[in-house]
Amino acid sequence: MDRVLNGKQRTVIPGFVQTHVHLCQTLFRGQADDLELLDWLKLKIWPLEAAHDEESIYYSALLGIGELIQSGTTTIIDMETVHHTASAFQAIAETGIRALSGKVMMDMGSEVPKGLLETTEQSLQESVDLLKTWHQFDNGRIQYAFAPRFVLSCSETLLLAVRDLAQQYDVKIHTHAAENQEEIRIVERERKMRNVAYLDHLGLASPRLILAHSIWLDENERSIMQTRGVKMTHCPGSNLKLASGIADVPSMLAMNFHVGLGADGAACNNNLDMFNEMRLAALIQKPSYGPTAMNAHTVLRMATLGGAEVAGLDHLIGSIEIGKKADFCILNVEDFHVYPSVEVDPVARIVYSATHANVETTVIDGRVVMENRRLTTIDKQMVLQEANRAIKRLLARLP
Ligand SMILES: Nc1nc2[nH]cnc2c(=O)[nH]1
Repeated sequence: MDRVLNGKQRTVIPGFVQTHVHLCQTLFRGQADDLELLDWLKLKIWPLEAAHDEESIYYSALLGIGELIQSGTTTIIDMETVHHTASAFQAIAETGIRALSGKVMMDMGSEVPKGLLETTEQSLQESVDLLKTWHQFDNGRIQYAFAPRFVLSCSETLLLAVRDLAQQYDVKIHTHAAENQEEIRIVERERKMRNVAYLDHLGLASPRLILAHSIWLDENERSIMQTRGVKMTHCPGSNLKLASGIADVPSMLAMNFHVGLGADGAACNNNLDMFNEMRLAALIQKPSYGPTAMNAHTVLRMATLGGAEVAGLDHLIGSIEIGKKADFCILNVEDFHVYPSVEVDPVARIVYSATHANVETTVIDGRVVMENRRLTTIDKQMVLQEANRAIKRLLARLP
């Protein structure tokens, strides 16, 4: 049945598309602050991921999706951990969020805890099993994406198989690359090539490849990404918090890259709020490129249609148009922090002044998932309570 939502004195925008999120890490919010990437992974994130169980993954996902819907995100490209990914898909299915997701793949790494290390065969088999169950679920709202974690945790055999399987099933490959200087030094030492050059050497660089972070690229790697049509996800909040660096997004946009925005995980951000990411994406480039670089219109496009292009869904989402899916948010911008409203660019108002608190109603695939700030598919009090119980259990399991 058709529904009419009242948009009087409201601003309607396309739902945000976050192109890099880890729902499995939402429970780790506040457990891994003030570390650089490799220490953050080895000391905190991998042991916590190894401690996860089916139920904790489910509540981690619900906690993350609740925050995402409340702050206007309607689509995510998500990377789970090694085990229990079906629980995350279950949460995605129940809550109504649009998602490309996949289990993380890790078949090597001397410092990876035993519970996370898998054989190449297990990693591929489990990924394909999940793909067969979840890809195109609910009329395509859910899609599978292969998720080799990063070169340091993936054998060449695994990466080559992922290349072929992604082609066979026509799905995306979502991975981290060139995020941290120590990471790229180790990749170069072990694989004799720079990070993105190596992925290209293996034949992975293509329009189906989505690279999160891509901070430390040389000219050759940028040119590889441009000529192969590789997609990029900018994660300004995470890149600053992990002290990874600042991606040269203005140059990438000038080279016509498809660039999306993502909060990454709550363990390194520590929020999943696209308003934070938009504001940071704009502000961090200005000291180097001047005040007009990354203006509000460029950033809002990146947060919506740009993300849809990265996900390969720009024919369906990312803008409000006849023929596209009903994925949008209604913003109430009648508040102190966004006033006055006279002769103010409405886009600048959203990017520079608005916050998650301005999102009043969120609709995904025509389904109202939040109305007047009330979530319709998630029991908030129950999820908050279960999230605390779950992280307590995981912390008690740490070595
Ligand atoms: N930000 C981030 N970078 C990574 N590189 C490898 N794994 C991860 C992860 O979980 N988060």
